[in-house]
Amino acid sequence: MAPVRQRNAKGLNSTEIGRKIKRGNALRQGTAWWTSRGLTTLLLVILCMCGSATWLYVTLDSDITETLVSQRENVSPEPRVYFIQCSEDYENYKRYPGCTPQKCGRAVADGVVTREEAQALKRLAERGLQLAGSEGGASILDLHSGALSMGPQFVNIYRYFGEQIQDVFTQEDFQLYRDVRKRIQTVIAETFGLDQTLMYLTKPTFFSRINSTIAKTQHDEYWHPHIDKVTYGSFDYTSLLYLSDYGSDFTGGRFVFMDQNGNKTVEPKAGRVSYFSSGSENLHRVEKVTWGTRYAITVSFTCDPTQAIADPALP
Ligand SMILES: O=C(O)CCC(=O)C(=O)O
Ligand SMILES: [Fe+2]
Repeated sequence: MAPVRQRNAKGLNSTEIGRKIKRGNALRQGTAWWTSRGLTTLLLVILCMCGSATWLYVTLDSDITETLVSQRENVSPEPRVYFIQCSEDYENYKRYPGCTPQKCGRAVADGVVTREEAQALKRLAERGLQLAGSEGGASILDLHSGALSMGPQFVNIYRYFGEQIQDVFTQEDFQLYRDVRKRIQTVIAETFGLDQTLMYLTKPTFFSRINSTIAKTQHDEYWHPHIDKVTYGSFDYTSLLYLSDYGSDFTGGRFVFMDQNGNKTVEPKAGRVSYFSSGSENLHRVEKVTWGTRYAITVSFTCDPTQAIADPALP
């Protein structure tokens, strides 16, 4: 007699049920495999797209970026000068013959300030900035007004630290700042054919310390393109004295002139003075610092005697 197979409610016997279970498992495994393969492919596509975008950005950016002066070069004894047409910005201001830019451009000089002087000024900046400093990567110390970054805002070092500031800065520090400022003023006057007695130091004039810490406030966002005459008003000539070396003290942090036909960079170097007319013919920015610490001083000049400030001095 043939064995009687047990049948369930739907009328399926155990062999059929087994086959169904196997088919179900196979189907589920197939779906999981497709899902994970689909995800991997999607991830690969996204990665490729990001990679291509980065490659395109870097290639295009380096294609349109020219190094005006590299860190390795030594531009001495004469400055390297690039004249360009002046913008119309100066027409909106009173003209001061012998000073208001008629020749515009940018220049770099390595023979105006020695590396030793730059190192001494860097130590001054370090001492001052270690009293406080921003938490977000960009700190300034303005010896004229006394402004020093402290967390998200600024304090006046002369008021905040009182007499104690004499333990931080010496008369020699301020003398060095004055000497260097005068030499920078002379080279700017020679380059642009000005009467240096008609140029005046103006504010703000400050030490800057930049590292790669993420910005916490707007004051830390030093990298935005800008025009000094628009940002600061009184500036007619801007100079930057670099106190540390691009490539060994820090990476990133090059100075970039943003011309219509491409970017032109100046690589900072201790003792290097980079100077330019402050109007929109010299739109510029600073690249983000990616590693290390970058020190510089912004020393700015005006032609307007009402905007003149005295050299910084100990109280
Ligand atoms: O530090 C620099 O290289 C540039 C700073 C600057 O653009 C400025 O102070 O206006
Ligand atoms: Fe600037």
